[in-house]
Amino acid sequence: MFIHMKSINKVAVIGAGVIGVGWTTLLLAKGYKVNLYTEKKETLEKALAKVSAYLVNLKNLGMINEEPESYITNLTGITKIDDAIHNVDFVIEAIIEDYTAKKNLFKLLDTQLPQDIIIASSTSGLLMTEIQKAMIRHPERGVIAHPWNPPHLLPLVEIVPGEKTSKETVDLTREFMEKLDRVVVLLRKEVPGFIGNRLAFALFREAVNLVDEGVATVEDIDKVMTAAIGLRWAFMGPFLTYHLGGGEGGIEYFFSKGFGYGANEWMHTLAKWDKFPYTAVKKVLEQMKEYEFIKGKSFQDLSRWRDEKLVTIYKAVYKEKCNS
Ligand SMILES: NC(=O)C1=CN([C@@H]2O[C@H](COP(=O)(O)OP(=O)(O)OC[C@H]3O[C@@H](n4cnc5c(N)ncnc54)[C@H](O)[C@@H]3O)[C@@H](O)[C@H]2O)C=CC1
Ligand SMILES: O=C(O)[C@@H](O)C(=O)[C@H](O)[C@@H](O)CO
Repeated sequence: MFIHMKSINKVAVIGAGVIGVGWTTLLLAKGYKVNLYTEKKETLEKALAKVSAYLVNLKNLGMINEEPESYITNLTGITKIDDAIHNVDFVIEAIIEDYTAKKNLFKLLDTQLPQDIIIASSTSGLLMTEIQKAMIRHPERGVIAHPWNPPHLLPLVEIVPGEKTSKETVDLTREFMEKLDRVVVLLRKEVPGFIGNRLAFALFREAVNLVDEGVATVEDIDKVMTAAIGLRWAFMGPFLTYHLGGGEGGIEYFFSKGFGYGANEWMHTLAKWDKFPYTAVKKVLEQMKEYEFIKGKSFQDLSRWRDEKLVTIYKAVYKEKCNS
């Protein structure tokens, strides 16, 4: 039998990059013990410092009640993977987006871990069915729990089972993610890129195309997103947005006579690339150097600015989940 929700209190996070640090911060903030693993000591030290900084930020933003130090006592940084996964109740993988690396890791974890320990991948779009091919003993415990960056602030987690993932694994992973106050979407069908990234990249492909076509600069395209589309999408998805866009006639009018009907005149002009053309990417990279807002700001400055904005929006949209 698998481990039951009530007994999950220590989690191993494998990978100490952007997402491993975000998962670790979230888990600590929700009262869990965390073993954070990465092989290199210097990478680990940088990651531990980032987790501390993120917890200070969460405290300043009123997202946690206790002093950051009280959460940090539940964190252990480890550079030996056998030690990191010893006596844990759940494992989150957050290593590089590469099938070979993930399959090697899942193979190792599957041979080392007791059969009742779920292994959840953070992958942005790879398929668990493919990763499970490397799991000899218990592939049924492999699942995808795809977070959104930064995981300690954006609530969505997309759960994607592979062909061999058991219903129990899905149910327990969903329960755990809901205990972490995540907004969980369970995909009914395995598809690369899942839902969020497919939507995000369909839009991003057209954004790059508009730069390539010379229609607008990267900064102006971002303004279109933040001054209109993105504002609405913070609390309404595309279907509700266009249902309202259809006026009293709703989504039916939208498609039959409204904007959705009119768009049939020009949808064929959208980019149809299946890879980003190098010439287009080159233009984007050049224009990013001229992006006024980011000039003179470090990654830390921008991350802090992003997190403050995210918390403000989160508190407005998810008021019921916030204690301040
Ligand atoms: N960065 C993002 O916005 C998001 C990323 N993800 C996914 O999360 C996973 C991690 O992404 P990031 O944290 O951005 O990557 P990252 O490159 O920032 O961190 C990767 C971590 O894995 C470690 N690592 C690299 N190769 C390894 C190997 N062969 N074995 C074990 N550890 C290894 C690195 O030391 C580092 O700690 C990826 O699958 C990514 O697609 C998911 C959501 C958002
Ligand atoms: O956008 C996010 O936060 C995530 O959904 C991602 O997966 C990352 O954007 C990136 O890894 C997309 O490939």
